[in-house]
Amino acid sequence: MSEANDRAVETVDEDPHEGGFRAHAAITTDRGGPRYGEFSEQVRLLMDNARYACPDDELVDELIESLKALNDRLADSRIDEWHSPAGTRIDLPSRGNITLPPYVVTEVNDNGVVAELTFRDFHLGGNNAAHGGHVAVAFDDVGGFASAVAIQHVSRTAYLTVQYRSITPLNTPLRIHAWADRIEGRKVFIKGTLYDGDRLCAEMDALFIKLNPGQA
Ligand SMILES: CCCCCCCC(=O)SCCNC(=O)CCNC(=O)[C@H](O)C(C)(C)COP(=O)(O)OP(=O)(O)OC[C@H]1O[C@@H](n2cnc3c(N)ncnc32)[C@H](O)[C@@H]1OP(=O)(O)O
Repeated sequence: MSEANDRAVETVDEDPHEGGFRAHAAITTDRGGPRYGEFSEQVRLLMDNARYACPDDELVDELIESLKALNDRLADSRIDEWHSPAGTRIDLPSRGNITLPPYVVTEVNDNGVVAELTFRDFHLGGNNAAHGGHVAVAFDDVGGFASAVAIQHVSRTAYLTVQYRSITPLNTPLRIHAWADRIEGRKVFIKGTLYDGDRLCAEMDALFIKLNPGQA
C-alpha cells in the first residue's frame, strides 16, 4: 500500500499549484500520532453502532453528555484542512479521511488505481446493502486518484454517473478499479468498476477537469 501511495505523494509534492486539493504543506504521516488510525477506527465504529443502536432514554441522556464532552475536547484540537490528519494521513485507509468508505490502495500503475474497499454498517442504504450515494463517493475519490495519476495534476469532477448493476454488500472487501479511458486537453475521462468477487456491483463513467493554476 505504501508504495502505491508514495506515487500519489510524488504527484502532490511535484506541483506547487495552490488550488484544488493541495496546499504548500509538507506531506507527513506524523500528524495525529502513531495511534491516529485506531482513533479513526473508533470513530467509524461509533457511526456503525449509532446506525443500528436503539438506546433507551437513560442511555441517550448518558451518551449525549459523553459525546458533548468528547466534542468539546476534539473542537479544541481543530486546525485547517491542509494540516488535519484526516485526509492527509496517506499511510491509513482512505488517507485517514473518516468520511470516506475505508479503502486500501493495492495497485497504482498505467492501468489506473485498484483498491480494496469496504462499506461499513453506517453506509447502509437498505436491506444490508450500501447506499448508492456512498458508492458514488467511493468512485469519486478513487476516480480522482486515477485522474491525478494519469495527468500528474489536480482535477475536479465535472460529472460522474454510476450504473448500479447489482447489490453492493456491507462489511465485505470489494475491489474498486478506476482508470483513465482517454485524455483530451484538460478533460480526463475516467471509468471504474466495483466488484464483489466476480460479481459486478457498479460501474462509473466520469469526467474530471484538470485545474488551471490557482483554480479552486
Ligand atoms: C486523491 C484525491 C481525490 C479527490 C477527488 C474528489 C473530486 C471531487 O469530489 S471534486 C468536487 C466536485 N466537483 C466540483 O465541485 C466541480 C465544480 N465545477 C467546477 O469547478 C467547474 O465546472 C470545473 C472545474 C469542473 C470545470 O470548469 P472550468 O475549469 O472553467 O472548465 P471549462 O472551461 O468550463 O470546461 C473545460 C472543458 O470541459 C468541458 N466540461 C466542463 N464541465 C463539463 C460537464 N459537466 N460535462 C461535460 N463537459 C464538461 C467543457 O465543455 C470544456 O470542454 P472543451 O475544452 O472541449 O471546450
